[in-house]
Amino acid sequence: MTTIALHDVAKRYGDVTALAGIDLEVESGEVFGFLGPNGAGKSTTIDILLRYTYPSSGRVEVLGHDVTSDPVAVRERTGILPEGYAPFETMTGRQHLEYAIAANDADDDPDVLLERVDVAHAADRKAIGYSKGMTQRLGLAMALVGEPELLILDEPSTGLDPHGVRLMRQIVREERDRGATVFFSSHILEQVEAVADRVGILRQGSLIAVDTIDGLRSANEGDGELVVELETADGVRERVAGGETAAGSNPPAGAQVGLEPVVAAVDSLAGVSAVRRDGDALVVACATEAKLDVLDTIREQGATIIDFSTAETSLEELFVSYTEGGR
Ligand SMILES: Nc1ncnc2c1ncn2[C@@H]1O[C@H](COP(=O)(O)OP(=O)(O)OP(=O)(O)O)[C@@H](O)[C@H]1O
Repeated sequence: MTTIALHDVAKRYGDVTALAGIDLEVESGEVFGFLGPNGAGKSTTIDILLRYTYPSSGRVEVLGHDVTSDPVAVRERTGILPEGYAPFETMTGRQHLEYAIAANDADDDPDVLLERVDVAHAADRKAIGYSKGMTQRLGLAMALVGEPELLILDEPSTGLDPHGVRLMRQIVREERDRGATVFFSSHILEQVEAVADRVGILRQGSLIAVDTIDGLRSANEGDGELVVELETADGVRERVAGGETAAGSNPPAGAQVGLEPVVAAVDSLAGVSAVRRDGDALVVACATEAKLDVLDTIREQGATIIDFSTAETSLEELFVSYTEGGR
């Protein structure tokens, strides 16, 4: 059964296209990680799923309801941890849960929920005085009230310490095990990998990949990381300015050429998906068969290679390779 279905959903704010028309289906009982860099459109999508905002075009169904015409039916069955959850000024942690339990007509025990997110020790304190991580835990407890069929968590790990991050993951798994669907956004692939059955990667308002993490990795198969340590950029500049470049182009003496031409030349090679500078090293994401070409090109550009090493694509690199060059 499908819990979330987006059909060609677009959202524009004036000149800004926050979502460019996305299609997505999330199945019941799935943990779905929604990934993307800052400004990619994650919160906008979540706001549309809950009809906090209208899509400019497209159709959105959640738990079998058309969100535009029937938002209340969706919200009643959905636990929500909004981005930047903020508690009420006057209420204690326990009172927040009592309020949410009454509003949802649920029969949860507030103390059990506070215990579950490890904030029971502060149950009688005003929640406005909670730390960032405690507030986030309280927000999660509020989302869990009434055993919702769907949990929508916007950047749930924000402000959490490593124990909190682990607890969040554990709770997501427990919720999935009792049959809930979990849809959560993040820009940290490592956090998503540990719990998500599938991930969707959003970039500049477009969904550019939907797959398991293993699937994403094999789609990038062959792409590893080549780290090439070079003599300093100044060293390159001096040699190139002195006409020692082996590239055949003879820049005039005194030309200010740094590593940029080297980066550009490597970036234009077949099999290279990304190049970035890390101090005086170039970090090149490329297919195995392109590695020799990369080293040759760097030399041809007049740079001196001090050392190089290769590594498998890290999760961070995987994320960057999907999302580089834009929001
Ligand atoms: N109310 C608004 N008015 C104008 N532009 C908006 C509004 N809300 C979002 N946007 C724009 O839409 C784009 C997507 O924003 P959104 O908040 O959905 O990104 P995000 O992926 O959640 O980012 P982050 O990881 O930083 O939270 C951005 O360019 C943002 O500036």
